[in-house]
Parts: sequence; C-alpha cells; structure tokens
Amino acid sequence: MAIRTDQLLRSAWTADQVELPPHTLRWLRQETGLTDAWTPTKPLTAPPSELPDKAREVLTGIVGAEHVLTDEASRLGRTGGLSYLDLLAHKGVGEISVPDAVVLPADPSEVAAVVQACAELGLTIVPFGGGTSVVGGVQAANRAIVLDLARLDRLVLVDEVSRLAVFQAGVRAPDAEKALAEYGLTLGHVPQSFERATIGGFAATRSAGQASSGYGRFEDMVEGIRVATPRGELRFGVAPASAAGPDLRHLVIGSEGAFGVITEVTVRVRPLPKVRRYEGFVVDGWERGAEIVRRLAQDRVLADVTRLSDVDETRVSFALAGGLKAAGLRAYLRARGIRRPCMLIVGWEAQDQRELATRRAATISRLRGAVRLGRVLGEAWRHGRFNGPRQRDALMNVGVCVETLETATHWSQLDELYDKVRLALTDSLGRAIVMCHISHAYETGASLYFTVITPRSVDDPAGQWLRAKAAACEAISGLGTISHHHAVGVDHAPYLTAEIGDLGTEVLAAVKNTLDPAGILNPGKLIAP
Ligand SMILES: Cc1cc2nc3c(=O)[nH]c(=O)nc-3n(C[C@H](O)[C@H](O)[C@H](O)COP(=O)(O)OP(=O)(O)OC[C@H]3O[C@@H](n4cnc5c(N)ncnc54)[C@H](O)[C@@H]3O)c2cc1C
Repeated sequence: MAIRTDQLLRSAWTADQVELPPHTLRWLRQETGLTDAWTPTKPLTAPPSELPDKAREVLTGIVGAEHVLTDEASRLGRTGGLSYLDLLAHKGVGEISVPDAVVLPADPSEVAAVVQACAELGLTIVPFGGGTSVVGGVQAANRAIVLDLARLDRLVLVDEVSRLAVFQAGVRAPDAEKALAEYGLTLGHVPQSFERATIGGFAATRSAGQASSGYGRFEDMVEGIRVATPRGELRFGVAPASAAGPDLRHLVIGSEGAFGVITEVTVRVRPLPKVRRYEGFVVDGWERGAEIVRRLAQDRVLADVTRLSDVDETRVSFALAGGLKAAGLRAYLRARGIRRPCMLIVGWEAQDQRELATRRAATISRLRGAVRLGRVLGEAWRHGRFNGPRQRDALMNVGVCVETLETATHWSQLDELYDKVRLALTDSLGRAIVMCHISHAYETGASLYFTVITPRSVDDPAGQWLRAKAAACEAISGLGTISHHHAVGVDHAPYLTAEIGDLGTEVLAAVKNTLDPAGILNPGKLIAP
C-alpha cells in the first residue's frame, strides 16, 4: 500500500511552503511586536526502532511484512498529532516520543488479532486515524507501536430505507462524503480538520463539525459501533433508541483509543442538500451577539452554521482582508451605529428554496440590530473554512506561537468563562492577540473557541505555551468543560477529575481495567497516569 504523503508531513498541514502576505506580516509586527528573532529549528529525527524480533514476527504473521513499518519516515509520519507543541517538536523544539513501528491491519478481524497479540506481548498500542489530534491523543508514550487504520477505508453498506451507512474506521471525511454523495446522501460532519480526519477518530473524540447546529455533533450521528478490545469485540447499536439499560455506545464514543480500537461505525445520514445560502452580519458587541445566538438556540431557529466572532476575532478578520477594504468597512459600520463589530456567519442547507426561505426568515427575524453584510462575506467564510491550518503553518514559519483551545458552559456562565479564560491567557502571554468565537450553540449553553497569536518565545518556546494552556485550564476548571470537542488526550487528562469527580474517574478506570487489564491501549490518554 502506498503511504499517503500527508502522513509524512507532521510539521505542517500542506507540502507547499505557505507565506503570509506582506500586509499581514506588517500588521502582525505592529500588533504583537513580532521580530525576526526566534529559536532556530531543525527537522526531528527518529532513534532506531526497538521493536522486539518476536513482536515483529507475530505482527508480520497477522498483517504481512509490508504492513509492519519500522523505517524512519513511516515512524516520523505518525509521531504525534497536530497541536502547536507537536508541530514544534517536529521542528526539533521540545520533546516527543517516536513510535517503534507502524502496523497497518486490513480489516476489523486483523485489528482484533493485532490487539490480542499486543496484549499478550505487552506492547503498547496507539490507535491512529488522521492524526489530527490537538490534545496529544496520538502521542506514542513508552515507545509504542502505532496502529494506523488507513487500510480500513471501506464504505461497508448503505441502508437507504433507514438512512444509515456503515463505514470502516479509517475512512477519511472527504472520502466518506464522496461515497455517500453517490447515493444522494451526506453525513454533514464538517470539522476544520475535515480534509484529514477519519470516521473512527470522530467517534473516538466526540468531534463537533462546523455545521453542528444543523447536523448535530458526531456522537448524535453514531447509531452503532464495533470495537476491538484485548478482551474481545464490543458491538453496540441495534435500534434507533433503546431502554435496555445505560447506552453503552457512549462508553466507547469519546474513549480516545483507551478502551478499544473502533473498527466500524454505523452513522445516521441525510439527503444531500440541494440549496445552500451563507450570509454575514455584524452585531454591536459580544454580549449582544451572544444574546442573539442564545435566542436563536432557545427558539430553535439556529441556522445550520452559526458562528459569532468576538471583537478581536472580527478585527483580525477585517485586518487580514486588507487595508482599504477593512477601513471602508469600519467606516460603514460606524455610520450604522456599530462601535464594537462582532461578525456573525449564518448558513442554511436545505432541500429546496422554499424550505430555505422559511428557515432563513425564522433566523433573520431574531437578528434585530444586526447589520447585514450579505452573501459575499458568508460565502468567503464557507470557501475559507478549511484555511485555518494553512494560516497556522504560515504564522509558525515567521516565528509566531499560534494555538487554539475550546470549552463550553451554560449561558448564565458564558460571560464569566469568556472573561476568565481571556484574562488567564493574556496574563500568561503578555502581548498577545486573544480572540474567540461561538460556533456550537445549544438551548442551554454554547462553546467558546479561543485562538492565540503571540511572538514565539526565543528561550523557551514550548514552556511559553505550556504555561498559558495551564493557566487557561485552571480558569476553565469548575466553570466549563475542559473540552467541548478536541477531547481529553494527554493535555487535558490532569483536569478531568475536576470535571467528573473522583468517583467518575474511578468508573472510567474500572472500565479500562475490564477491557484492557494490561493497560496497553493508548496509555496516558483520557485517564491521567
Ligand atoms: C486544524 C485542525 C482543526 C480541527 N478542527 C476540529 C473541529 O472543527 N472539530 C473537532 O471536533 N475537532 C477538530 N480538530 C481536532 C481533531 O481533528 C478531531 O479530534 C478529530 O476527531 C480527530 O480525528 P482523527 O481521525 O484525526 O483522529 P486522530 O487524531 O488520529 O486520533 C484522535 C484520538 O482518537 C484515537 N483514535 C483514532 N482513531 C481511533 C479508532 N479507530 N479507534 C479508537 N481510537 C481511535 C486516537 O488514539 C486519539 O486518541 C481539529 C484539529 C486540527 C489539527
């Protein structure tokens, strides 16, 4: 099997060298004090593989010699995920552990055999989907082997009557959508990592896509799931709803490879939309914007995509759009009485114009006081919706520390959480741009997604972000969730008990102990050591 090149690009999102436009670089220097001085980088190298001969022999017997890879490129290609710290580590800054081998099983039965064999051999396994984790979820502690699900790439079946599809876990989101489109169907799960992430990864992390208001979070889409554990196979989901005890699907959805390896997922699918419309509005101030989004959620008229940027994120978006355009827009908005512009993107997807018009009218009637900037802004957002990681590459290339973090809470606590996280980040980082948006709203609350941009520390680039992230996590603890959709991984594991309590942590540990008594599955993720 050809190794996909993007798995080798762990220090960047794309192979192309991306550069910031000159006006953006100038603006960034003014705003953040960015200079040309930053820690030099060098490519990461791998130590020799220490995969024991016996283990190689057993694994080769299951998947074939060509699917047990110990060469440097294959192992570096599955070293870590895509957090800022992982990307830095690939530039030779900070610490990261390189796996001893990459194993590529072909189907659920080979996955089960690999898991059993590793349990007997005492070999640690890191399940690896698209490798887009931003919380240390695919870090290979203890010189583990990476179990790459890339060959589980089939659409197993489509039940058009029930609107269900069964995918193998390694199917990437664009391939899933392409396969479903042939049946006139869609999953509608569009996270920013869409181009690379997999069906199994979405289930393992309780992912949420940009259109979650319309299509739901990924866990809402999972009807059934198949998981290989060292103790045998788990299979859940025989009916759309059940009163047969607790819903055990949710023991494995979000289990981040710590309880078992997801091999197949049955997902709810919907008809492909025939019409779509995305529009941009501007509201005056974050508090007013959040109130509008709350009304939309509580009146149940949210657009499929509903995304509110705070003043700083809006300012940055306008600045990046370029000098004259941005100045003209600001003047226009001032004339319309908007002093603290906050951008609101709304997008609807429907089967026909009539459905779209009805839903649009219901949403728009609640946007009192908002200034409509029209479809150009909405469409620009839609077309650029996957650009974030490319922009991050360009920023990192000029010595910027750029990272995101996310949380969620109830409406009554949203402002407090917003203020506390912002304060924690700015206190820790000093001169930094800290911006935020709401992109997932519920009747009872919403997510907050923060992006940070600051000059990378010359002396201690990793420590700079570790300290800021710790400060933000402390601010979140007790007020919101430690993760709305990025999952727990290694980074959030120390904060999980504060959220679910000692007994909750004990329950998770008991489940882990039952399914994985030798503790070989993704150690250190989800449950802190
Ligand atoms: C630029 C960027 C943007 C992002 N945007 C979003 C977003 O909008 N919404 C969102 O929800 N997330 C987002 N993420 C986070 C990430 O993409 C999601 O967590 C995604 O669900 C991970 O899928 P993956 O296939 O890449 O999984 P991986 O990164 O490979 O793995 C994630 C975790 O799941 C485990 N795992 C993977 N596959 C399996 C399996 N088959 N069985 C058991 N365990 C498994 C891994 O061991 C790991 O702990 C973003 C990440 C990046 C880098």
